[in-house]
Amino acid sequence: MQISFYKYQGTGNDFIMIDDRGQEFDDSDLQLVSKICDRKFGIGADGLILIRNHTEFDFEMIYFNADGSQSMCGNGARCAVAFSAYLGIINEKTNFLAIDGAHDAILKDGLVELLMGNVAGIEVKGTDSFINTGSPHHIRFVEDVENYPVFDEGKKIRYDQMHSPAGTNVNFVEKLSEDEIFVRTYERGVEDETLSCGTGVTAAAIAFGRDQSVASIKIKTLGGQLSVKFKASVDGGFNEVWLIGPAEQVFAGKINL
Ligand SMILES: N[C@@H](CCC[C@H](N)C(=O)O)C(=O)O
Repeated sequence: MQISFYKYQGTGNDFIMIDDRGQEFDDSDLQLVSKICDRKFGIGADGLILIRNHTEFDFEMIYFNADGSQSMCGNGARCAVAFSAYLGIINEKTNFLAIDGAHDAILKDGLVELLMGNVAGIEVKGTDSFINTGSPHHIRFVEDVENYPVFDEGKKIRYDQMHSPAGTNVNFVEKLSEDEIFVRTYERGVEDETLSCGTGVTAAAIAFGRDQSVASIKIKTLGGQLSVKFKASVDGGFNEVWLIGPAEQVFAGKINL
């Protein structure tokens, strides 16, 4: 049996997208997910996304990391919005369901603007911080992030006992100016550095702009430019958190099942 797939990338975070409104893909077959995402034995991607029908939402996004584990994916969600528009499921605006709940999104000026979930607060861990933006993120500010050993240091923190048993994604952040940061991320579930991580840059932007009541932060990643806007709430949390950036279809093909 063959099924169609599309490949999308959002600032270099790449995803295999499957229109699964017919629910033909066996979402319990995690070995299949990781085989399809394998860069040598499969198509190769940081994650796989199924687009399914939902009675109360425009669509549901089912996201898997490359190893078959599940969490919220910000760049993947932006790509899922672009793919759903390509499929004709939505136009410029949408309200869809992901693992962490409902999300609004807008397609504007060639970019996807994604409303993230509200963020409860920041947990301070020594000089680092920890923020959950739908997925867990450890944030460390460093100098010269371009030359930082992201894989080795990221892996250590990802498996550190303080984040056990779930583990965490790890973001290394350099301040470039008053409103711009450069972020590199070690991703749980990919078990490597990715070129960009949407929930990660969102967490990094919040850690960076935490003292502002309304913030608009530009983010440089190895895969391109993103921006994050948010408002601080009186209870120490953050709301109206928007992740904004490009999402592009790069490939289409068939998978042999
Ligand atoms: N690349 C993603 C994050 C995907 C989930 C993460 N790897 C986890 O397991 O927590 C993004 O763009 O947010």
